[in-house]
Amino acid sequence: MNNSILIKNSTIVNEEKSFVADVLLSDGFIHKIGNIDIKPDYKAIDGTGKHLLPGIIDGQVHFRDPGLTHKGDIYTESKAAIAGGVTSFIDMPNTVPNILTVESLRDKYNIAAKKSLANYSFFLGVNGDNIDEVIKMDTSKFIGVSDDGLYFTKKGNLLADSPEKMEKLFANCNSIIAIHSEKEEIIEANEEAFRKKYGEAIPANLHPIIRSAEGCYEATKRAIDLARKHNARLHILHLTTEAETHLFRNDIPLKEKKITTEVSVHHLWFSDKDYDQLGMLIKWNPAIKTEKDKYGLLKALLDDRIDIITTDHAPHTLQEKQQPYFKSMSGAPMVQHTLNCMLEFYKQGLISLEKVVEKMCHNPATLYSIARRGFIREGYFADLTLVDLNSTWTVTKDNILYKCGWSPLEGTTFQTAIKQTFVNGNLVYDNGTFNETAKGMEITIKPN
Ligand SMILES: O=C1C[C@@H](C(=O)O)NC(=O)N1
Repeated sequence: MNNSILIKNSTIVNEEKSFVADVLLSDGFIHKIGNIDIKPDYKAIDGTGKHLLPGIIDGQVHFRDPGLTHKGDIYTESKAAIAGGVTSFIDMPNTVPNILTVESLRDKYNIAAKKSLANYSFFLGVNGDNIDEVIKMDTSKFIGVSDDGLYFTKKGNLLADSPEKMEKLFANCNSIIAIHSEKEEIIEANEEAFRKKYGEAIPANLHPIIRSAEGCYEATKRAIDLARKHNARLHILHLTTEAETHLFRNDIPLKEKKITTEVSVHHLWFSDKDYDQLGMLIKWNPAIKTEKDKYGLLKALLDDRIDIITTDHAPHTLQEKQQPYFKSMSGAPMVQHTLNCMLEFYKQGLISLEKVVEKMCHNPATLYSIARRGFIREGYFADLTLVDLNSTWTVTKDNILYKCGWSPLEGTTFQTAIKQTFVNGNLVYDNGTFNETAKGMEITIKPN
């Protein structure tokens, strides 16, 4: 058998269990899990003392390709993803051009086929201008439609500015509708009030007061009410408040949920206490909120009101970030460090390894109906990451792989390290070095 890699003796974390076994990867797939003898034509990797997880499926990234490639591009950011154990990503439509048509979506797939080291899929963008076209399409073959980062009027998001159009979308769309949920009217009123007081020099720690918890709650409640009314398939992106978590159910299996949600790791990692030190570097939309929100989100993740963890990787240059409040761009790069953050929570006793794998690997595959990925199962694609839970890793300028060259986590020492990442059976990341010969694949969706 050619192209075979045998990972010996690692602890496999998969489907609520952790157990020591060997895994044989052949021709892109997981061929066998069990007690497997080394053969001369296998490349053997000693996994003793390490943990083998399914590759992370990141349901929300902004890799900036095409059109914003001074911030990041599909090659640089997919490489950073793989060093962080992420083997598949779903990218948002707020590139230039915005991805609002099937043609632009196809162009993006073509770019990824040439440049991506990880597996990929893309949301079709939906804004106030293309709802009529979107509802005529057979979007059941798309991973989903999303308004994230798109602006339908000069200011304001689709949800806030056009409830009628939103209703039309919910009544007619046959795919997952992934919504950025903040109520723009509330934000604008807050912005005006604070502008009067501070001019342009609004301190970063007022960001969660401006993009308030109330603005999030009202928008999320409105979206859920609309989805219930029309039996639509709604996914609320990057939840940030404890109050919103109570709007979601945990009494039915994920497969049966019509309304799902996620948390992005920065909303679990940072809180409003961090604005004093990090300022605009942690300015995100929706905003990092209070300690109470942070722990409320963790609790909801553990009790299954929150279904998946995403990175919302949103790189901007340092120069674009270090501006006065209104000019400073929202978002920051996270994809290389998200698994480390979650493993750190595990080391602190806040979450089990099995739960990390459920929320970062199994559930994204289930939620987006991704075929043969997200689990360590024979016959599935060999997307895997081998981590060392007894090693340290410090985020430094030298080891940050983002094109923008910075991270809000710079200087952080994690008590775990990501050692190797396999994509479609290829060892692509190996202790700091890359094998770039094989490209990632388009993620396929399971037929209904
Ligand atoms: O929804 C978004 C978009 C993202 C970006 O920079 O594209 N940045 C954010 O902070 N939130």
